[in-house]
Amino acid sequence: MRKVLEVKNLRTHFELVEGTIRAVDGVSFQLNEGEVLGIVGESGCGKSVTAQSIMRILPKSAKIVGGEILFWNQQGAMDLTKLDSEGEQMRNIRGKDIAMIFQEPAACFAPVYTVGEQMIEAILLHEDMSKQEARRLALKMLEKVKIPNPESVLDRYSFQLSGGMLQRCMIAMALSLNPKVLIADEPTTALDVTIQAQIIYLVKQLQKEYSSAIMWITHDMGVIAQISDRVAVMYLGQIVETAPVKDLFRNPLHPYTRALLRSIPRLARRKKKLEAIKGVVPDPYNLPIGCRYHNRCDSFIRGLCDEREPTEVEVDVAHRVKCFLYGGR
Ligand SMILES: Nc1ncnc2c1ncn2[C@@H]1O[C@H](COP(=O)(O)OP(=O)(O)OP(=O)(O)O)[C@@H](O)[C@H]1O
Repeated sequence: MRKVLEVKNLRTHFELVEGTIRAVDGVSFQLNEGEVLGIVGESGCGKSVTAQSIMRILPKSAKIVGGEILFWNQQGAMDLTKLDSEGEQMRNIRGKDIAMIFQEPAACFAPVYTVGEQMIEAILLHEDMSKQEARRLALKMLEKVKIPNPESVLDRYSFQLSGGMLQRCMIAMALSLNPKVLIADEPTTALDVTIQAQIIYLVKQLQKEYSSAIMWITHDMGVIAQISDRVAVMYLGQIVETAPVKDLFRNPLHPYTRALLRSIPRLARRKKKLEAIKGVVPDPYNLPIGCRYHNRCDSFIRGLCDEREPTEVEVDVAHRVKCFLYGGR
């Protein structure tokens, strides 16, 4: 499989008056053409900041302080961290080559223009076509995401549509330029379970047709099971385990991954109690020394996990974990 995106040792920090938050702190992963990589972890572990770093849409207080984000297009590989976030090259990539969908479609659609006007504008920003052609493309995309009466939806405002419908419009807009990479940041979290399942099914269908690579961010292991080919588990700014989805569910290795799995109702075995992950996520200004998970870990080894940081080890084909239990020295 050909790589389309590779993040190498990425570090994105917030410099605030209260101190430094190492939101993303040495993250590495790759995304191959046509695959869905699920990124999972509790709130605050750095999933969104990773996505914002790739799109180069970070808040002003955040800085990429290290690492590379390699993106492959017709011209070969380029390191996105080296581009000016507001420069022409990055503006061409954003939206066209790498598109993003969010939890809140309101972040995508302004209430003062119709959905159609905004879809057409986004298309015309990147494609050399007439307004009529752009409208036809927008209409075709709304049909693809199974919007009933797409013609009339084009002329409506975002606040006149339900959350699920608007989410479909955002997916249509993101896919209209056939991006190589689609980053989905919790796009189904605000929806009820039935609509969530429909959206996941829809994205999977469209992904087959468009063969975009997808990076799907969520805190929900149930969603991960439905959508991903491969999974990266994040904890406090780092990836602690990566594996093909089946391996991760059959044989979770990192104590944090195991705890995440024990906390989902659908996958918990019958008669076994659901568990909350013990302890609290540490203060982001004062990250623990050693393994970042040690203060919550049920396999904690005193004198090791609280003193040194484990390295990542490959335990099985494409199954990597950052934990001393598997020899990560
Ligand atoms: N604009 C910001 N200013 C200061 N700190 C921020 C900002 N955005 C994120 N952070 C911090 O960066 C860290 C990573 O946050 P991030 O939003 O990436 O987590 P997440 O895993 O996406 O969580 P969630 O699922 O809640 O969105 C957290 O400690 C968070 O408090």
